[in-house]
Amino acid sequence: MVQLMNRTDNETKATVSPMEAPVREAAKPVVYDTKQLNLWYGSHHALKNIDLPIRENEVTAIIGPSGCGKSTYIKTLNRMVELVDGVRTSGEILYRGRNIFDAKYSVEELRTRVGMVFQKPNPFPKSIYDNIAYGPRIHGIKNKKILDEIVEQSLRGAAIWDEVKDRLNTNAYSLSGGQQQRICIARALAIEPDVILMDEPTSALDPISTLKVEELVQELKENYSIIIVTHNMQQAARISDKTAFFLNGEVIEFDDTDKIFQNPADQRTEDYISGRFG
Ligand SMILES: Nc1ncnc2c1ncn2[C@@H]1O[C@H](COP(=O)(O)OP(=O)(O)OP(=O)(O)O)[C@@H](O)[C@H]1O
Repeated sequence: MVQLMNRTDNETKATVSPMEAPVREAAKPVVYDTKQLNLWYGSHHALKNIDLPIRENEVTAIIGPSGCGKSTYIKTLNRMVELVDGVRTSGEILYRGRNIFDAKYSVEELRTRVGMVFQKPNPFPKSIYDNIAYGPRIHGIKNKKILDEIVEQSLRGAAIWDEVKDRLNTNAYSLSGGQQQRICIARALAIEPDVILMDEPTSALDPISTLKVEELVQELKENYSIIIVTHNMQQAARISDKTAFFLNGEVIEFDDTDKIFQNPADQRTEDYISGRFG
């Protein structure tokens, strides 16, 4: 990525006079820095030498054909992938400068900083209120007034408060799929995360619910860093700041989303985004 961007900078310098040079926004701080990450499921080499700096308050989209390692990558960021037997990794993932694979790094601590939203909405079979209060309660918050505030703030943050405020005690299963997914986003917000990982969060939703979640993602990046796996290239182009194109476990290209979709550097990226494979 850095190399790609530097090359673009150098080319810009060579061809554009200082008066015409575009004003570039200063790069935001890096939240997650992946360095030479490899991952094997048994003998299957699923992630290969991944280098990826993820920046604060940006939406980073991970795109690529089925089986290229997108889900594996985001499940590695919160160490969920370790739940699979026979997984082995090499390399580093620095979260806020600390290697998450260090023996001393607490997975529990990591997961309080990094929330996750899955492909299929997966609320607990509990009331809307209890879904949201679940995480804070686990972290020892018992005070009803504080829990009420967290529940309201989280539901507001996930743009669903107005739809559910009069039925907080009904079962979350009674909601539509799109509403359930926003409840799951609210549940992730309730633990006050720093980063939100989203694994195809709209693939099970209708177009209107998809639009709501996309708008929400745009709002959430003001306060959170978001990494989203998506099969939907229009979605990646609409909502992300950066895009990483994965193929066969490698990052083929990582750059500003506009650059990836308008002028990709690699022929394979161009072939994928123009629908020639995958
Ligand atoms: N639990 C597992 N055990 C063994 N191999 C796995 C496991 N999970 C994934 N893989 C393999 O690792 C590779 C990457 O899978 P992954 O699910 O990360 O891909 P993906 O890009 O997210 O795919 P999709 O878009 O279809 O969800 C695939 O070849 C897959 O078969």
